Amino acid sequence: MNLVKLYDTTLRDGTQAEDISFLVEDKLRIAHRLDELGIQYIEGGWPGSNPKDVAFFKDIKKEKLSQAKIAAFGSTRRAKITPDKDHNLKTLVQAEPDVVTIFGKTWDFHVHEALRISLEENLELIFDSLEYLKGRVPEVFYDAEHFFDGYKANPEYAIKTLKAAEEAKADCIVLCDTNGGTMPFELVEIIKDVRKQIKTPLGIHTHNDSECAVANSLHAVDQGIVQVQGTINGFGERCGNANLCSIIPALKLKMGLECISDDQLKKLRALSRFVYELANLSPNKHQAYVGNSAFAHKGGVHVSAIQRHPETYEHLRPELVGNMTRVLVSDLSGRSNILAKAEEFNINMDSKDPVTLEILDNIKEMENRGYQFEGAEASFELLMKRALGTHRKFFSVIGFRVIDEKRHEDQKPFSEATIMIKVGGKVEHTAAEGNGPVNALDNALRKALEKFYPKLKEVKLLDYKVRVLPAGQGTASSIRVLIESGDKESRWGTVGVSENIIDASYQALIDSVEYKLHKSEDGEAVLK
Ligand SMILES: CC(=O)SCCNC(=O)CCNC(=O)[C@H](O)C(C)(C)COP(=O)(O)OP(=O)(O)OC[C@H]1O[C@@H](n2cnc3c(N)ncnc32)[C@H](O)[C@@H]1OP(=O)(O)O
Ligand SMILES: CC(=O)C(=O)O
Repeated sequence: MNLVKLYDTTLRDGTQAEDISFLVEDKLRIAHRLDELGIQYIEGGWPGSNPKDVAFFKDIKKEKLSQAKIAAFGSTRRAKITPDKDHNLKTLVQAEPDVVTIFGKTWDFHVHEALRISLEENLELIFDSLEYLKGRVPEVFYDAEHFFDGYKANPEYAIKTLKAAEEAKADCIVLCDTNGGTMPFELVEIIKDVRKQIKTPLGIHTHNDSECAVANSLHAVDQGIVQVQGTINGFGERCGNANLCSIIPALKLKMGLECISDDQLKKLRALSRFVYELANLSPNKHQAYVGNSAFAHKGGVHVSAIQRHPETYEHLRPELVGNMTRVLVSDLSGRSNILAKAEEFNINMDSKDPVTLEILDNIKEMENRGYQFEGAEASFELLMKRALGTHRKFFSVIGFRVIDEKRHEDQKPFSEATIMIKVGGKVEHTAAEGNGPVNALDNALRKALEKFYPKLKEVKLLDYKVRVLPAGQGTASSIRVLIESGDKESRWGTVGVSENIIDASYQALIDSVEYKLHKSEDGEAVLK
C-alpha cells in the first residue's frame, strides 16, 4: 500500500480564518490530538509573525509527541538583503522545529505586483532562502504559492521557480492553489506536466474558494503527489482550506492509501468536535463523514431500507470514522422511523401494533402545528411512553404565574414566577426570581420539585431557542421553543409550541424535568 503523508496547518492557515483564534494552550492541546490521530506533520504557526507563535514553538519542545513532526512556517527572504540578515528566516531557525516550510512566489503577476522585484531576483530569493535553511533544520519544504494560477499565466516561469527550489534541495515542493479557483480537470493536466519536469517529491495545498479543495487534493494524490496539506474541519483563510476530515477517510477508505491506522481513523469525529470546541464554534452538523447529520436518516423510505441493509443509504459504515447512524423523526417519517427510534430507547414495539400508527399520526399532526422532534428527542420519547401507557406522572402543575416588571425606565426589568405543584398528596407553592421570565419559571419549577426529587439539582439548562412560526390558514402565528438540558451524563432536547412564548417554554421545561425523572434509575427511588 502506498503511503501518503498528512500535513496539518490548522494551527497556522486555520487561524487565518475569520472568527478563529487559538491560545497557545489550545494550540498545544490540538497538537497532541493531531499527533494521536497520526498526522505526520503539524504546522504550528509563523514564528516571525507574533509572540504567541514564538511561545508555541518554545512550549511544544517540552511536550512529548508520539510521532508527529512540528513545522514552522514563513516566507522567502525579503528582497535586497542576504538570508542571514533576514529576521523571518532567522526566527524560523531559532524556533528549532523539525521542519521549516517557506512560501515563495510562482506567479509572475505577484512578483511584479506584490514583491515589486524582477523575475530573476525572485528566483534568487527562492534559491538562497532554501539553501540557507538546508543544513540548519532537519527538513525544508517549499510552498509554491499561487502555483496553478502562475502556471496558467506563464508556465515556463512557474516551472523555473520550482526548479530553483529543486536546485536548493528542498525536501518537498508543495503546489499551492492559493486563491482556490482551480478546477480539478485543470489541476490534473498541470500536475502531469510538473511531474515530467520536477523529480523532488511533491505536495498539495488547496483552498476551497470554488468548493473543489478536497476534490483537488484527491486528484493530486491520484497523480502521484505524496504530501497532502489541509486543516481540521477545513478552517482557513476566506472559504477555508482543504478539509482533512474529508480527505483522510477518502484516502484510506476510497483510494486504499495508508496514511493513518484504522484505530486512529475512528478518532476523526471526536477530533473534529474537539477543534470546533476550542475554536468556540458550533460543529457543522452537515459536514461529510463527521457531522451529526452525515449518517442521519429522515425519509421513511430511507429508514426502512437502512434497517434491512445500512449500505442502501450509507456510503460507508459510520463507525469507521467514529460516527454513528441516526434515525430522525419528522413528518417525512414512516413506521420504520418510529420502530427504529423505539429500539434506540429500548422500547418494544411491533410494526403491526396500532399504537405505532397512532404515534405516527400524532407526530404528523403535531408537526403540522409547529412541533419539531429532530432536536427534541426527549419530548419524542415521552410522547411514545404516553402512547404506550408507560409514562409515569411524577407531579402535576396546579398553576403558575409569571410577572415581568420594569419599575423605572433606567432600571433592568425584574422577573418573578410563582408555581403550585402537587406531588403525591402534597401541594408545594414556591416563588423564584430569574434574569428573564422563562428563567424565573424554570427556577420556580425546579425549586418546588427539588424537595421531592433531589436529582433535579443536577439538571442545567444549556440552550434555549425560540422560533416564530408563520400563521397558517385560519390560525395565528405560533412560537416554537427548543430547550437543551443536560446533567453529568448526557444532554437532551425538548420542545413546546404555543401562541404564547411563556406557555411554549413551560411545555419544553416540563418535558425536560419529566425526562430527567424517567431516566433516573427509578422514579420512586428519586422520590424522598
Ligand atoms: C498564502 C499564505 O497564506 S501566506 C501566509 C499569510 N499569513 C500571514 O500573513 C499571517 C502572518 N503575517 C504577519 O504577521 C505579517 O504579515 C508579517 C509579520 C509576516 C509581515 O509583516 P509586515 O512586515 O508588516 O509586512 P506585510 O504584512 O505588510 O506584508 C507585505 C510584505 O511581505 C512581503 N512578502 C510577501 N510575500 C513574500 C515572500 N514570499 N517572500 C518575501 N517577502 C514577501 C512583501 O513584499 C511586503 O514587503 P514590503 O512591505 O517590504 O514591501
Ligand atoms: C502557502 C499557503 O498557505 C497558500 O499558498 O495558500
